[in-house]
Amino acid sequence: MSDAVKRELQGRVCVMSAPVYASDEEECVLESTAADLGSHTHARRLQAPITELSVIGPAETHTQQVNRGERVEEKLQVFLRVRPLTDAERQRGEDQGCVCVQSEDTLLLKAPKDSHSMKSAERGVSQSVHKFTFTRVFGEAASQQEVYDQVMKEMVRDVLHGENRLLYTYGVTNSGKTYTIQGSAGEAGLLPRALVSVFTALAGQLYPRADLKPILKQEVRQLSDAEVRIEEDRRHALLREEEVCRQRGGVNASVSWDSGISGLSAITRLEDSDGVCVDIDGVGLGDVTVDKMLQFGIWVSFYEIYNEFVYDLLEPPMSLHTQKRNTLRLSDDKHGNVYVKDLTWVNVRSADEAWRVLTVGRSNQSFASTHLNHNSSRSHSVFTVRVLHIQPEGGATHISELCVCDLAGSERCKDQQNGERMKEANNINTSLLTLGRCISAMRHNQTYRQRLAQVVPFRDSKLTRVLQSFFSGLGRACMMVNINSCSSSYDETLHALKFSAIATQLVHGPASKNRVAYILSLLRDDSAHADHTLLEEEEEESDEEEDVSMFQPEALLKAINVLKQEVLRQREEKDELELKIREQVCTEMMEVINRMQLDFSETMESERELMENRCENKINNLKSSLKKYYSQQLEERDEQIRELSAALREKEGGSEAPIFPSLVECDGPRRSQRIASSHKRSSQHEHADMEQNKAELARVKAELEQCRAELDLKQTELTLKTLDLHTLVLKLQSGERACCHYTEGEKLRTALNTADSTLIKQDQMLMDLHSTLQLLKAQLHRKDETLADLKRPFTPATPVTPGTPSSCSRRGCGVAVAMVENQPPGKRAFLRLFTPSRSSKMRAKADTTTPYARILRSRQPSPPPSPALTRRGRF
Ligand SMILES: Nc1ncnc2c1ncn2[C@@H]1O[C@H](COP(=O)(O)OP(=O)(O)OP(=O)(O)O)[C@@H](O)[C@H]1O
Repeated sequence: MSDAVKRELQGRVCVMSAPVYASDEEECVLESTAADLGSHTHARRLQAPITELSVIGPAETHTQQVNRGERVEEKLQVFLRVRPLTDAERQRGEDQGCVCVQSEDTLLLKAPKDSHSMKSAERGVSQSVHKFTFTRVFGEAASQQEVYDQVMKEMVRDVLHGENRLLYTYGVTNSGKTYTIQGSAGEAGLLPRALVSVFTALAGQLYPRADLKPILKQEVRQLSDAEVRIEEDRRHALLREEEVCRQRGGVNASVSWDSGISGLSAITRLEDSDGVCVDIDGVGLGDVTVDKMLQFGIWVSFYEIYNEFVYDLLEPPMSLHTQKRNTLRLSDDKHGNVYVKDLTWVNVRSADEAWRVLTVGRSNQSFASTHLNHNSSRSHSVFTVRVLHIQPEGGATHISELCVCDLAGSERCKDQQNGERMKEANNINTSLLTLGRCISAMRHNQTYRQRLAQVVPFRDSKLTRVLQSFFSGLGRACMMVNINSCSSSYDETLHALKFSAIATQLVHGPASKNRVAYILSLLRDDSAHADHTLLEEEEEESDEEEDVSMFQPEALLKAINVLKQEVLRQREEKDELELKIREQVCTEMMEVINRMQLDFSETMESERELMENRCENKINNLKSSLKKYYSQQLEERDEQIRELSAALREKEGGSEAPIFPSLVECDGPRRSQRIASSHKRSSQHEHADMEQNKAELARVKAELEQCRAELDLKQTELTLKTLDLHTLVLKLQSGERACCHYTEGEKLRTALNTADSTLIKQDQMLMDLHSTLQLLKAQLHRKDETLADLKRPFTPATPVTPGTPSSCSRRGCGVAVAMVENQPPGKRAFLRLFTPSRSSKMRAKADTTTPYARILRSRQPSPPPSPALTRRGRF
């Protein structure tokens, strides 16, 4: 570990014992893996704070063999190789020390400052430093030979012992995958070295004829002479093609080695200007021993998976103009193993021939220049070496296989400007993602054996289908992860490493029958019961292809029933799984919601406290500023008062005594205090007054209550007395009526009425007479005037003296009055009729004086009416 890294780790890194994955939305593979780790990991991830370092690697590091009961399982080997930076990359400033090989099996990744990971780390959602553990880490200085020794040698040995092995490279584009597999002008890669190793180990034991050919996945077919000739022709054609291409300079033949086997040329013809040879001692397999009784036939094939289509790289294009190629189909053999149908297999007799065949295939492979790699593989290429272990004298032949798969590099689609490149990148990423899902599901099934097994989605992509058998127990896989230390591709590199870290946790399980194989075996068993001989024929015929029409209808029906039951069982399993998932999701959601609720209430509480503190601070500030303001105001006022007092004193002629001593005195109490004390005094007075008024009010209220009680008493008495009076009046009236009834009152009343009517008549007559008299008086007056006019010329005018009758302006009237006064008494009674006032007065006097009149008057409630009305009302 470098000092800088050590310091960093000591300062701020917390290493966790279990793999913990950063939550990164882009990293789908990782997310699915993290979910697969189970609830305990998930819960821990939720609770534990995110540290700045994640440790990702096999749970049991340094242990390649895992004991599970009696069974010993071997872990998947995952190697890592770091490509050195080129000069151009260094000049671009790509070297920021983000990749650091810590030890033989440990690598440290530190996020460069402009990377997405660093931004995520700064946001606190992921780590900035990641530690990965692999089976072996090869640094920049590691040579091809070193890598071969560690990775490939063992595999070649196993293949020669009859086992199946797969080596596949994985990494971002331009990370050195192809370089590792095939090598360059300077150094041969793993594949040519392996080829040399194989042929070196099998020297002298090669099967000389090509009449035994591998077919399907694990079958061998005896070829006829004609077919052998065809195979030979094909081999020669390919070698010729390579020759032609090499001469044209079109073949990417950049490797040369000294095969040194089977007495062939010391230096192969696939040489370039460097002419580097493969050291035979270096590729030698040491003490590997193969059965000396056996002979070995070597067949190779080369195909690519491009945009989810399988193309045979050893087949010439159908048309030279369009370069259109046939697409191949994938098929299952009777054991359910996937193979590429109609794939070209070429029998090779030396490593040189194998390499030349591979070189021809490379010329057909899809390469393109991308912005990262001028010669980037746009497809997954699979080169397979099949070794036929041929028993002498026609014994059963066994097949082993070495499969080397150079996967296309993962890359960002958005980096591709060209539409075709983008489509390729998309397909590459999709198939790599499916590979990741398969590995993830396998690891889940291996980790949680008691639980329901997950379906491994091998069938979701062509790549995973062809690799399926190596993960299903038919062979063993080994992974080579390639990375570069460019800071610009850090995020993609991190993603690739996280994906491969999942693979490190896989173990190789025993061979397991897959579903198709199971169904086929059912059919075969059933057919065997039905017609054993027919089956044998069918088996022979089914070498090329499984045809359902070959089976008995009863067997097919049985298989359908089995399949139905299988579907039902799986449906039940899925329902169960769904239920569990739902429950789990609900529980987790509830946990999250509860946590959110808690967080929210905590936040609210803290917010409340914060707000309270703020408000209190504000109030205090306001108080102090107000206090300050008012004290300042008071001081200013006091100052003004002092100034005014001084000015007044000066104006009054400098009198000794101050006018407002209390105000002027500086040592005396402040004006505000005085005002406050005077206010206090006045308020005391007011208070006392108020108390007094209250007492007075209470007293008045009491008196009022007493008066009210007395009044009520008096009112009661008055009511009683009124009632008594009323009773008395009633009694009096009844008494009066009784009195009138038993005396002569009735008669008197009648007489009185008669008299009254007479009187009314007489009054009427008097009125008539009175008007007649007035007329007569007027006539008399006129006659008097006429007479006076007649007399006036004969009598001189005499002055009128007051008091004399002659002095009266109305002389006629005076004469009349005198005449009336001078008349005799008998005539005066008649004249009295014209003066009713005196007679009515007298009558009224007479009325009031009699007892009867008094009784009548007491019965009248209203004041006395006019004489005429009075008389009428009485009756
Ligand atoms: N270990 C190494 N030492 C020296 N040069 C290397 C090494 N690994 C890779 N290179 C060089 O880096 C360049 C890219 O390598 P290569 O083509 O193998 O990448 P790749 O991962 O196959 O890319 P792609 O996925 O795009 O095909 C090549 O020029 C190769 O020679």
